[in-house]
Amino acid sequence: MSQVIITTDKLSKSFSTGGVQQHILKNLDLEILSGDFTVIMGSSGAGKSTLMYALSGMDKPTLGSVTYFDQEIAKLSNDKLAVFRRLNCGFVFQQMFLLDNMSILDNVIAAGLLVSNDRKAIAARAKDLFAQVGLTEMIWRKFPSQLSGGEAQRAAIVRALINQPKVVFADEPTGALNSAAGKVVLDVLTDLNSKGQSIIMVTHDLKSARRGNRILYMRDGVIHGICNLGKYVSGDRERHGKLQAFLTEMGW
Ligand SMILES: Nc1ncnc2c1ncn2[C@@H]1O[C@H](COP(=O)(O)OP(=O)(O)OP(=O)(O)O)[C@@H](O)[C@H]1O
Repeated sequence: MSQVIITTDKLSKSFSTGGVQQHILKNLDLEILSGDFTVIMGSSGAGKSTLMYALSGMDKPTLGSVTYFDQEIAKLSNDKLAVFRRLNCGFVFQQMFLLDNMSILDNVIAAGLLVSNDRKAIAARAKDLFAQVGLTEMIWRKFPSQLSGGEAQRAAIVRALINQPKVVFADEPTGALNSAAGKVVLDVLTDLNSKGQSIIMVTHDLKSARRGNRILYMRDGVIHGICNLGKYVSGDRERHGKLQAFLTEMGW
């Protein structure tokens, strides 16, 4: 049995805009398991990104709770929550947020130095991770503006991994990439997951979703359905059919 990393209990999130309350997440009960590649799908506006922000402690619930092991994160002060995020969560978003005035290596080291003072060990780990995602020294010596979209996204993955997070959160990580570059990024994420890294990814893309072993479908602020696909195997047509049938049933 896999260990539960994150539990939500009646997680609710509302926003007030111009005096009007919008209830985005509604009493959502969910468990995220260690080692899973969890994919969150659903129509636009269903609350996928809002759920990711709540799960990663980037935003606090309006009601209900998000618990990592036995730590309810909304109870942490903002400073402690920031430390918690650095230690436990890695982020790979569509806009990559690499700092323009630093080399790729220095970007990753800067993220590592938020958690440890051991620059030498951080640099060694960064180089190891660059090798794992297929970025050569010629690439990691460059500045962000000198990279292709796919290279920058792989650099962002390395940065997300530098502090050995329990969970990597990816929001449409291939959304801005062409299909070849997107495939490389998905291969990297799949490979990391096969080595035990827990991943939670939001996507609208079927090819991306296929990489997950557990697909959550959101509709109108709740988990409308869950599809267990098993671990990804390339070229598995049955898996493709199963996912498509599930999404059709969900009204995707
Ligand atoms: N900070 C905010 N303030 C007000 N409303 C917000 C805020 N963040 C999100 N919303 C609203 O919450 C709803 C859900 O947004 P969310 O980004 O979670 O949807 P999504 O499922 O990720 O959509 P998409 O697939 O289009 O990215 C939207 O109606 C959005 O306008």
